[in-house]
Amino acid sequence: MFFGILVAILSAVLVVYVYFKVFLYTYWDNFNVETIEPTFPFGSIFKIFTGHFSLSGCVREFYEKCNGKFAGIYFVTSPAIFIKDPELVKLILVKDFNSFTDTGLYLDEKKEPTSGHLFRLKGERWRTIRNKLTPAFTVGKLKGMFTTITDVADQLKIHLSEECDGQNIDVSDLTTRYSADIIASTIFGLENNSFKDKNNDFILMAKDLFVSESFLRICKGALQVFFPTILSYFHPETVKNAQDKFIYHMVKNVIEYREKNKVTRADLMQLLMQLKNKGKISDEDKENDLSVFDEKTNNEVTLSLNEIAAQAYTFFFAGYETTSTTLSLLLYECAINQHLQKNIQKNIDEVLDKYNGAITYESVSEMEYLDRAISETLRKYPPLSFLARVATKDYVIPDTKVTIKKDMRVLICVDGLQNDPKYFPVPNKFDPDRFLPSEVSKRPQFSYLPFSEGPRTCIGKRIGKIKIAVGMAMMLRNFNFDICKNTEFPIKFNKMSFLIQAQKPIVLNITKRVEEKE
Ligand code: HEM
Repeated sequence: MFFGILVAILSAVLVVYVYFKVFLYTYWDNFNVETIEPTFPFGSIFKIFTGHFSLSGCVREFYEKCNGKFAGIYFVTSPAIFIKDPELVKLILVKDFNSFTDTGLYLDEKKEPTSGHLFRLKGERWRTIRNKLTPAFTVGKLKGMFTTITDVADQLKIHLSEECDGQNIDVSDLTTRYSADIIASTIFGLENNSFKDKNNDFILMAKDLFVSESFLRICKGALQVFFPTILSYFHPETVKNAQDKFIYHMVKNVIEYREKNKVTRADLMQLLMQLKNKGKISDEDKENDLSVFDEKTNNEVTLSLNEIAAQAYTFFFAGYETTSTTLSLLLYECAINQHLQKNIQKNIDEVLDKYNGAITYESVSEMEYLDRAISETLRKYPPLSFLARVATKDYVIPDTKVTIKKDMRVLICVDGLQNDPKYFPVPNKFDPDRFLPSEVSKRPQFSYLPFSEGPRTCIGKRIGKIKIAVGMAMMLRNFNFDICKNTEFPIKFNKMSFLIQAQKPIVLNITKRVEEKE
């Protein structure tokens, strides 16, 4: 009996195996396209399910294995395409963007209201919301929020002076607190000080969102990219999570409080409130007009509370870990290479001496070497290591007979391109001078994509870079960072993480600079 069942199961598996091999995993062979060998039954993303890698690791493997300009892959059974060549990347992200407008991530605004944010929105709806949000990220608006950022940097400086001088400190924790406080302040208008109040609700929620990369979360992340429709069948409560609810209620409370008490503040929430009440963000020439309490003045479509919460959620999600990781990795590079640290400090000192020590939008914008060091950190360690698109119509790859069919997924490996010796010789070497204009012009533009490119490029690029630059200027102006017995060298990364993440805390020794500058 038992033997009979076993034979029946094995036969069924064999039939399915043959079916996969002969009928499903031959799609790309039919078009003579190089293929990343699929493994039964999960195709080219097998290693996610065996717990070897997150999706980021799989995409990096596609980059290493792909010999030509692109390669066919299989998401379990669905054919998809991996793009390696920077010229083809340019077509997909920019020139032929109209055929690849969507990211193809899970989206169900009814069941999960916070899923209706820019990252996931599709087609016309994405375009409308993107157009409405873009004025919130201009230089003018950023300048208006600048002191909100420097206030947090001041708190960081006080914390380092009072509690960290001469100590071995977990800088990953330090930079996540800095990043979370800026987000709390610039997006939600909350004046947290998580250097002092170490366990405030906001920092606990933020850490929980990123720290615990459980196997289930990795699978959910993979489903969001590969099989978003499967997620739609779950009951809403299984999809919604505690962070969504936390953010929704925070947004609701802040808006209600401000509207009731007629409070205005120079932050993104105030601009989002303009979208809720007026349907648009006030013009650049009325820069200081953050009020939202006058009536709707035109026929602009306003955003609902759910829509506002969704955007606030993604600003938080997209800006928190990306900036804090970049900061901690740049501090790490400074600690292992004191020459680099001295060069950045020289640049910061020279500029700040001209501005009487004041960290302003203008002074930070003049720190060119620091800017190059930040660009190099984003090259060596891109926080988002791959980009995803879905074809919105059939698209023939130029000069080939290969069609990317409507609804087919497209992947681009940022990490692979930026660490390819063809474009960045000796990629492991940290060298800010790769970003001197003369060097930049030597390589293809689309080999460097930390913020992506084209209409869907990162909307928060400016604010992200400024947060990092202000934090670095404040820290390196006043402190030295050095390796200590607890520094892991060479650094190892968490293979199960979706975003780049060091496996262990980055611990560095922090000392006040002897010739401290005010
Ligand atoms: C070092 C910091 C950051 C990095 C490296 C980064 C990187 C990226 C990348 C690679 C994308 C994907 C674009 C694509 O699919 O083509 C993206 C999109 C996005 N980022 Fe950022 N980001 C950073 C900071 C921020 C900040 C601070 C915010 C908000 C305040 C933000 C908001 C967004 C949003 C809303 C999108 C979706 C844009 C769209 O689809 O229209 N990011 N970011």
